[in-house]
Amino acid sequence: MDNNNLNSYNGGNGYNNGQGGGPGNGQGGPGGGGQPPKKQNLMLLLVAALVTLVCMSFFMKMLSGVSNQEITYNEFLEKVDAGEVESVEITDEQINIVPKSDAKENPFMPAEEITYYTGRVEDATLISHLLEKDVKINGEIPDNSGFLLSILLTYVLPFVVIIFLFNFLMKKMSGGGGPMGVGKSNAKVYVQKETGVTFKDVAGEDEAKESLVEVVDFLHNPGRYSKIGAKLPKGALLVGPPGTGKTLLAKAVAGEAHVPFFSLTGSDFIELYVGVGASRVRDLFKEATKNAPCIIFIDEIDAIGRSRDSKYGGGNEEREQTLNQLLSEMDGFDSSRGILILGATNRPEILDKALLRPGRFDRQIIVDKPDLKGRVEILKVHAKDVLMDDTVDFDAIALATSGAVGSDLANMINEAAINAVKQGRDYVCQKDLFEAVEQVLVGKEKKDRIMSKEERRIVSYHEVGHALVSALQKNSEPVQKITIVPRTMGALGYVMQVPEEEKFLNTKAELHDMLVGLLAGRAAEEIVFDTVTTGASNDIEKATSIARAMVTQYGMSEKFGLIGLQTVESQYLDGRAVMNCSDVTAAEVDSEVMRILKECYAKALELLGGNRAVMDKIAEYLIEKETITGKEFMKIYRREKGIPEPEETETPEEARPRISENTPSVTTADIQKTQDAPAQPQEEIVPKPWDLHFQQTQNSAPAGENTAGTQQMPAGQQPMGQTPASAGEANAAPAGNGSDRPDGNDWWSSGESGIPGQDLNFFRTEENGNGSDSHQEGSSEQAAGQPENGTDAGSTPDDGAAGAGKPAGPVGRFSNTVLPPTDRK
Ligand SMILES: Nc1ncnc2c1ncn2[C@@H]1O[C@H](COP(=O)(O)OP(=O)(O)OP(=O)(O)O)[C@@H](O)[C@H]1O
Ligand SMILES: [Zn+2]
Repeated sequence: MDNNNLNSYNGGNGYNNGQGGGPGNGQGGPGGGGQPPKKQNLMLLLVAALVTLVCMSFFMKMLSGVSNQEITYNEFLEKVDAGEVESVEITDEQINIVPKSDAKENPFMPAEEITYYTGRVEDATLISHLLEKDVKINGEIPDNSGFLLSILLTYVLPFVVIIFLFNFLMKKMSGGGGPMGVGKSNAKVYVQKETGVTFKDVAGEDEAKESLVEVVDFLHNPGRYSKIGAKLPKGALLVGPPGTGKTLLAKAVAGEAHVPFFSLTGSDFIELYVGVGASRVRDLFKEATKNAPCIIFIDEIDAIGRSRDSKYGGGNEEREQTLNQLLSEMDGFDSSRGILILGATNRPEILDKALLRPGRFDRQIIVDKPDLKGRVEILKVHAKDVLMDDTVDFDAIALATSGAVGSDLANMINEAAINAVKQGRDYVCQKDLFEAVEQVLVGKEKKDRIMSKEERRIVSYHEVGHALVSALQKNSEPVQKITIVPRTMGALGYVMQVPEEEKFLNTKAELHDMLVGLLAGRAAEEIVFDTVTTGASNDIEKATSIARAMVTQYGMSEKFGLIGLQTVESQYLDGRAVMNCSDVTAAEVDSEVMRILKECYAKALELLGGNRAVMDKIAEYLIEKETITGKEFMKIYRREKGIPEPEETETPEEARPRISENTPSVTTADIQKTQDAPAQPQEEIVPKPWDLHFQQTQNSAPAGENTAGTQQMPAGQQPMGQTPASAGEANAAPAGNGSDRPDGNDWWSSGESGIPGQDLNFFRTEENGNGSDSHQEGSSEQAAGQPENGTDAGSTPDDGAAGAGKPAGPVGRFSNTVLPPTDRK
């Protein structure tokens, strides 16, 4: 997960990695050692051929059995004269001579039999001469069978062997059939008669499932649709961030429809040879037609479906051919036979437009990150086979993991189970789950790292700075945990904040407070130690990206107004944003971002400066305990500020229903709920919601969702733009808060908190105003926002409660929300 709400004291970049962390590139280029497998295979082939030839010639020699030496005609006559010749064979061209053998010398080791031959010359007296010397003479009887055999052995056999070997190797290389194995589809390998996965195995993602249910019906009764004249959809494209269950959904469709499932990845098509991909596509469709009705699933379809436009790295001939083939096959096949093509991708924006037009992938199904309710469901699905005790509360976990996708959650459950086993327990408890969440977010505890006393003090003040500022501001999320135990992922300490509710929108005031919170760590260092350290690098990075997004994407800067200066590319992957303005404007954006950051830092300094005593107390406590809960933190905070402890009056039931109520889509009803939610509880029983929340961790979350739904409107921007600055500032005043909020209630209704009231109104207006437009923004923000929120483990719900008591109510939210680039998947 990329998102977290943690304000981590970033030891990684700072203390430890500072040195020696050179760029460190250079080595390790791709393909350092070893040859590519295909080259190796060719080499192997050559060697095999050579060995065969050598063997053959040796074999031939063995066949002939004797060594044969050439001699001159004179030598031949001399041998005859000397009586050394046993017999001769006279052929057309030559005379073969067999000498008399003296085998008696060594009966056990017969000497090698040597024969001779010589050219035949015109010599009329030869025969009589030979007869005279008693040499046996043989004439030549042409032996065709031997000749044929020798031709076979010498020329044909090696070729047969070579061709056989070649074929065998090619088959190995491509893993398919076909004349040379090249071009045969690999799909067969992946075909599954029954996937065994059903929609029940896919949690959350209700909208995606809904669209796919129709598809299943097409597969079940293709006839019904074609009878009435309806054309069946040929394909659907599943689009979404990694790990949200696209593959799982495709399998579920096949499983529900009880049809064979051909699955392969885009890159399976691409081979070394041009044209192979195309022939594989052809083959795949042929195979699928035979097996219809069936589903063809092409995962990571961007590997072949990439736009032919060179902007996205088009221009690869093989890929283009493959794509063209796919396009024409999709045009060509008869959908009434019940073949459905499902594609999955994280990068729909780079796909070729031709692929997306109706008649090919006519439907795009968005499989987005799950919302709170979705996460709870996913956790339940994966917990089915895990033994859990009564303490387990999935709502709390889901609330703390906003931004997490299905695969993250599955992983967390598994980690928790492993944790439980490690500790010798038979059941997984809530603590295991929270630990797993933290493990995924910030790594494991690094107990063996020993920090000096001074460093611990610095880290401690840094983290308390974050937490305190969030408590002093109205728009921050409650602190759940503060720790100065280093983690393996580089943090020397962090503050965890769990939102009370899932957020899909952030107001300008919230972003402002978030920035102040992020910079408060550094501010605390400066105030207390009169110097600064490298530990704030991560905070600064996050703050900068939020501030930049405010200026360039959210239209939250008065200087620039509502102009979009950045566009987000690949929103489902890293959410990278690219500036699309002139250099001059970019420079101005930089200075505006700087101005915002400076202002927020000044605010942080002011807030902490006015609460030095509180900060000292909490930091001291933290140094002693190393990890403190939000509850403990708020207790000290209230004590020091003279704020009475809120009463604990909660009915978990109240909070819980909310969760189930949540609906993903934004409706007027939702909006109203949202409005109501904050208003009701807070005014009447202010502490309730928060406390509940904290105690149970779970409850409060649901409410949030509603709000979120409502919030989706980007509209927030408008009002924010006007009020934000002032609101934020107003909030900032710590002193005011303290006094004003003796009881948590006030802040909601009071002008101080002002924001709540404003927000509601503003949401309403917004929704009315531009529901549709906002949607997009909402979603993008959401993406960003979720991650951050996700951090908190929610172990100490009380803090949240404290939030209520506090001036600003919800405490800090440092990193959460809108972090544009990194947070989004
Ligand atoms: N909605 C979900 N419900 C239940 N489990 C899920 C869900 N989403 C993901 N998972 C879990 O995560 C695993 C990975 O999901 P899957 O392979 O379907 O992701 P994907 O969206 O195809 O990712 P990629 O884009 O990286 O291919 C699944 O095997 C499943 O265990
Ligand atoms: Zn920090």
